[in-house]
This record gives sequence, structure tokens and C-alpha cells, in this order.
Amino acid sequence: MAIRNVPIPSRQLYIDGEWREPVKKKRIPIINPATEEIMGDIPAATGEDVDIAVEAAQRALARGDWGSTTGAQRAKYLRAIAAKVLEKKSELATLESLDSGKTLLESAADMDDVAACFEYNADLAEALDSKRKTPVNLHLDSFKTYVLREPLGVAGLITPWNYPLLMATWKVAPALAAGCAAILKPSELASITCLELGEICREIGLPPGALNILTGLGPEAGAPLASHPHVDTISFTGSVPTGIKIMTAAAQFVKPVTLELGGKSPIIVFDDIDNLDIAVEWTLFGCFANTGQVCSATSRLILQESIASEFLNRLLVWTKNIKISDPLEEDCKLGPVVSSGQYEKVLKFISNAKNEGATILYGGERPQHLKKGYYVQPTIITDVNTSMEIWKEEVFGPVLCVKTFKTEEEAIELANDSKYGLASAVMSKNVERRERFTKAFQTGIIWINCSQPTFHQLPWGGKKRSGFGRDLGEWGLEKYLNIKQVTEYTSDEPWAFYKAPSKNQ
Ligand SMILES: NC(=O)C1=CN([C@@H]2O[C@H](COP(=O)(O)OP(=O)(O)OC[C@H]3O[C@@H](n4cnc5c(N)ncnc54)[C@H](O)[C@@H]3O)[C@@H](O)[C@H]2O)C=CC1
Ligand code: BAL
Ligand code: NA
Repeated sequence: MAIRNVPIPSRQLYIDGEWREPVKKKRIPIINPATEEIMGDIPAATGEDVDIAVEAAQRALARGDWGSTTGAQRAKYLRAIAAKVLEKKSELATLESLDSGKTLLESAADMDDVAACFEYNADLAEALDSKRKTPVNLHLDSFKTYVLREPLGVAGLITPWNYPLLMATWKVAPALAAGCAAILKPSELASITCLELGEICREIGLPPGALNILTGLGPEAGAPLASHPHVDTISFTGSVPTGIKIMTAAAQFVKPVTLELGGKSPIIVFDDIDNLDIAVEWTLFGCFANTGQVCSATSRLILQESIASEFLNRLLVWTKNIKISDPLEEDCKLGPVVSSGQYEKVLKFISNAKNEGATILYGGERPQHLKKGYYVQPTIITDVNTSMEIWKEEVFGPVLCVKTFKTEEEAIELANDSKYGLASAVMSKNVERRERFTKAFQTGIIWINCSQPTFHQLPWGGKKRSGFGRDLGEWGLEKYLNIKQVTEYTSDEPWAFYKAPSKNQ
């Protein structure tokens, strides 16, 4: 059993390498979704604090101790952060679970991923040194050219609550590796571990202003960051409506944005699979891991008709076996959703599905044994048609909807029948068929014979309404770089485009 009484640290905003009270001195309560109790509070930044943080970031870029560092020097800071995260893993994982409702198992895995992602970006920072200046051979005698890769400037990073520290790391680590100065605005629903990242940066001696952490509400702290004239890029993960607001605000300054938004991803299961239980488990993991609060959750099961009844029977047996409990309990596999707002939203999706004529095959309610906390049973919905809300909209909760198909053509049409385009999964033994689906899926991520495994070496992001731009891999670093071409005229001869004036003119 985990230590429940890890004290909740009381923090201020992390600006310019130190803790600073927000200008307006406001705070937001921290709610534990498993108990509905207030556990503490976080500082609430406003536009005034954003201004102060942006100035601190600009100073860091102008100062030698951050602005003139090599990638190798920055890599040392990133590795030191990774080591501290591992040293504090158990405390950080417990805090993450208390704040967000994630199972302790998943929070602990997140902390390993956080450390590995900082390490991986340290490698990228080191590799950047040899790519900082790349000569380009034009095969011309009169010109010498090269390309510089430089930090883009001040990066605004706005992140969600479903993987609080991990989603922040997907942006913080490459921004720092690139040499940007960053301002992180985590979600007000789960900010504790992101503030602890501030404490880690203080402990390892990250130069002041290189990373600033402003907790607070979206409209009060996130919006002024997105619309700040001296924030040079915004990287955002969250909902489509907020993504649209951020893109609109950034457009006023022609500020580049990357948006990783929602999804309604499909998982197709063919009748040629060897082992039904393996496919069933991936289906469960694809939709119920992290209590379904995953942007890439494969929440539309598209099942070949010939195995539908047997598959659904096995799915029910496995689903009934999922342990739903306080996320700190051993073997808990499904915790509460993050907030009362999210709880109401998920239950409303289920009741709307019922009202539209779908069948709640399993779940759909609060588990009987849990009287408090924002718990929802893992839910399977059948008799779904493509005009229903449950087929079209992202639930962000443990809710799977099911449709069947007869032919490949039908399966791909159903899979791509979405305004979103983040991820797709296909389960089949047939290699040619898997290739056909890989090509046909209109998404940025394809899983074959699995769903959700995520590696920090690979690009992460979508198309259509799921956004654009990529986190992770070398692609996740590129967006924090300014690509500067340098063209030098090396000839002693005049350019001779204009007629030269005569000597006596
Ligand atoms: N794609 C994903 O990973 C996520 C999707 N969602 C979806 O969004 C729904 C709503 O959840 P929310 O927490 O409200 O998501 P959200 O998209 O509003 O929040 C994400 C981040 O944006 C910030 N934000 C909110 N309004 C802002 C604004 N006007 N300007 C700048 N930043 C702003 C928030 O404070 C938070 O840090 C969920 O039910 C879920 O469907 C939520 C979290 C993650
Ligand atoms: N696997 C985590 C990606 C996300 O939900 O944003
Ligand atoms: Na919370």
C-alpha cells in the first residue's frame, strides 16, 4: 500500500528561478478526485504574472548562462532533472495520483517516462551541437552558404491534466534542449507535480528564467500567454475549443502554434486474429487505461461481424475483472475521472447515448461500492449508429462504443468517419491487409496489433480536427528552433545587374 499522507507542498509561482507570490495573491483549491476533498491550493497567475515571467525568460535568453550555452551544456541540466525525478519518483507518483486520480501504477510509469524523456532530449541537445551550423554546397564559386539552427525564443507551453507532468515534459524537455526559455502553464485541475518540477529546477541550479511555471486558470493565465507579443511560439495539448482560442490569439502576432487536440480513435478487429483474449486486452487498454482520459484512446471498437458475439462475451468477462478503487490501492486499474465537471460530462454522454437508442451493454453508472469520488464504471455501448453523439464526440472517460462490419471497405469507411485524426489501431494477422489499413487511415499515429504504446523517439500528433505539429522525437524539437540561412557573396567581381555609371558621371 502506498503512503497516503505524502504532504501536499504549498508553492508559489516559479519565476526567474525563485518562488513568487502571484501579483493578485489568488489561489485555487486542489481537489482529490478519489475523495472529493480539498487537499491544499495552488497559486493562480494572471496577466501581470505572465508579463513578469516573459521578462524573466527574455533575460535568460540574453544572459550567457542560458542564452549562450551549447547543447552539451544544456544536456547536463536535462540529465540532472531526470535524475532528480527518479530520486523523487515515489513521492511524485503519489502526488500525481492524489491530484489527478490516476492509478499509482500509471503515475509511477509516467515518472519513468518523464525521466526518460528528459534523458532522450539531452541526447538531442548534444546532437544539436554538430548540426548547429550546416554548410550547404551550391556548387557555385561566388557564394558560400550555411544554415544555422538557433533557439526560437520564448516558448509558451499550455498543457492538460490527463498526464500532468508527462505532457508538460513532452514540451519542456525539447524547448530547453533547443535553448528556448519556456513558460509552462499546466492545467488548474492537476498542477502539483508541475510545481514540483520547479523545485527540481531550483535544486539542480537551472539558470533563472530558463523555465518558469505559472499555474492558474485557462482564461486568466493561459490566454495572456497565448496573446503575449513577446512569446514566440505556443505548444498546446488539450481540447478543440481551447485550441481554436489559442490559435486565434496567436494569429494576431503571426505566432506559430502546435496543437495536439482531441480524438475519437478507432480500433478495428478482424476475425483472422489468432488469440481473442490478446485482442480483447488491447481493446480494454486502448479505451480504459488512464480511466479513458487519453487523447488517443481507441474509443470506437469496429468489430468483424463473424466474431462479434464471441468477442463481446470475452470483453464483458475481462471488463468485469477490472479493479476499480482508490487509485492508491494496490492493483487498482481504474481510478476516478479528474473532476466533478468531467464526471458529469461523462455521465451525460452515456445518458445521451441511451436516449438516442444505443444499448448500455455494461457499466454506465457509479460503481456500487464507491460512495464518494468521481468514479464511473467502465462502460460498453452497442447498437450505435454513425449519427449518434457517442460515435462522433470525444468522451474522455472509460466509455467504449461498438459497431460491426462485414467487409474491409466498410471497416475503413467507419474508421475514417470522424472529424478527428489522431490515432487508429488495427488487429489482424494479415500483413497485406495491415499495410492497406496503414495507408488508408487518416491519422498521425497507427497501432498494429496493439493500442496506446507510446515511445518518446516517435512523432506524436494528428491531422484533421486533432491538430497539427508534432511532439516527441526529433520532430518535437524542431518547432523550438529558428532555421536561419546565411548567404555570403565571396566573389571580387561586381554583381553587374545594373549598368555601372561611366567614369565621368
Ligand atoms: N487532447 C487532450 O489531451 C485533452 C483533451 N481534453 C478534452 O477537453 C475537455 C475539457 O477539459 P479542459 O481541462 O477544460 O481542457 P482545456 O483544453 O480547456 O484545458 C487544457 C489547458 O488549456 C488551458 N486553457 C483553458 N482555456 C484557455 C484559454 N482560453 N487560453 C489559453 N489556455 C487555456 C487550461 O487551463 C489547461 O491548461 C475534456 O473533457 C476532454 O474532452 C482535456 C484534456 C486533454
Ligand atoms: N499517451 C498520452 C497522450 C495524451 O493523452 O495526450
Ligand atoms: Na486535482
